Amino acid sequence: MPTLQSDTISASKSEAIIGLCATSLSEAAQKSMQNTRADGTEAVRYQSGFGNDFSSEALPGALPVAQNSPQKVAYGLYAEQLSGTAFTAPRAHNRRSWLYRIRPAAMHHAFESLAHPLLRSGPFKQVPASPNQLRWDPLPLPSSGQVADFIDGLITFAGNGDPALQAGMGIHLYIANRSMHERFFYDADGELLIVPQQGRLRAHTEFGVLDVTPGEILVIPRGVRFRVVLPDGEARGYVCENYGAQFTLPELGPVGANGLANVRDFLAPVAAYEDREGNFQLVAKFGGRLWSAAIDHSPLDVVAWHGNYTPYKYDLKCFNTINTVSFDHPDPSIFTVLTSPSDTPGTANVDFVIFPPRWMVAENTFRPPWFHRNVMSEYMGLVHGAYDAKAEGFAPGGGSLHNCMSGHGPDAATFEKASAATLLPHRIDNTLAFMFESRYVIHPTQFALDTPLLQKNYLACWDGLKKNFTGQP
Ligand SMILES: O=C(O)Cc1cc(O)ccc1O
Ligand SMILES: [Fe+2]
Repeated sequence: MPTLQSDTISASKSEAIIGLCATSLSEAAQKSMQNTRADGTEAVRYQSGFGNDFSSEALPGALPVAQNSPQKVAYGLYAEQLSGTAFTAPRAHNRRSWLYRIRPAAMHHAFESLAHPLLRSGPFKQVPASPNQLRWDPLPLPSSGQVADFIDGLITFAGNGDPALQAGMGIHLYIANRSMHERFFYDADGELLIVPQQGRLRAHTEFGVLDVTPGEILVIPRGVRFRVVLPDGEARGYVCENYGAQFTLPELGPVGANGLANVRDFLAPVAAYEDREGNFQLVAKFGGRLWSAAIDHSPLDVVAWHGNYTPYKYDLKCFNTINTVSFDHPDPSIFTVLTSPSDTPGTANVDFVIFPPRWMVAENTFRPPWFHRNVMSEYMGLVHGAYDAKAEGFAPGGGSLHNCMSGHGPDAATFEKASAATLLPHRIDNTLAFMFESRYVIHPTQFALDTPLLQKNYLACWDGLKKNFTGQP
């Protein structure tokens, strides 16, 4: 008999109160938390773990016992498998879930092409990839008069690879001011790693509901249907549309059995279904473009499910940051939260890396990120605060791109300051930057190169670096 929701926890109230990740609370503290938030709304419950074989039912007895596909499913539900990996993928990588739903996913009208000029997809051939270091100011939120939901509000800045080959990624930003009530979306081209920067998101998915706040991330697997509600009325953030292998946790090697993003801090939803009928729209991203189909019911009608292919969220405050306690600035791979591996071991299709608050204690060391060139290509974003390599110009909601082998590093002001600093233990606080780092060259889109948000003078941030060479040791 599968365990039903016995491991659910209520995770939303404590975060704000104690400034720690909610899942690090003791069991007693979790139990004492009420299920109601200050604003009176019901707190969303979750199941904890990464890639577990979860199970959940919104109605008692909806989940078949000891089999997947009984002749008749309880409550008159339909059984449907959702495969996230090939049937034959090795056990350790195999991901699939069984959904018990009011109507099968096949029930909708025919898809027709849906225009979305700013949403681009691989292969990215609009403009040549550039070796120039690029940086963008944040997208302004939609002005009054403009209305955009999470899908309308997606704007592609860059990407690589090709969804048809299941390699590479699209890098999008979103600006939205309208909740999706009658519109549903799924992405057949990739998994969506959503990094909210401003405004909360409430994702209603086939698997249940997830609330996400800036500082947390949300991952929606390829194919999972969902809609996004905006509790704050507007929202902005970043999306990595991962065309490649699903994100997984990086190996820990000599770090040991614990550390970085710990398994138990990932939260999957519990089953919650919508039994709604109306003139709705199902939008799909498939083959690099959007498609739209009329649907007369909510496709979020899954009453029970089990499996290891689920949406999840993760509070980046839970990240157990590991760094030097002696000297030198380690490679930023120590900050990898999730990795989408490619077929070459250790060489990611895309890594999701964060630069969280942390203590800096390195002795006799230039502490900020060093100057460097990298065979991997780096897109960076900033959720809040300031990034320790850039004194100015890299704003929350903005982005930067340093492509394969393009030189970059601390700006002149940062270099001067860090070279002269007294090396006392120092906490880098109130900051959260991140990087999508990929083995494939990242192509900006035409929009990204034409927008006035592109900083014309980014290169000047290194102009002030003096020639200090004296010829003397
Ligand atoms: O700012 C960057 O470019 C990202 C980065 C951070 C770091 O600590 C070391 C290397 C690196 O690429
Ligand atoms: Fe870098």
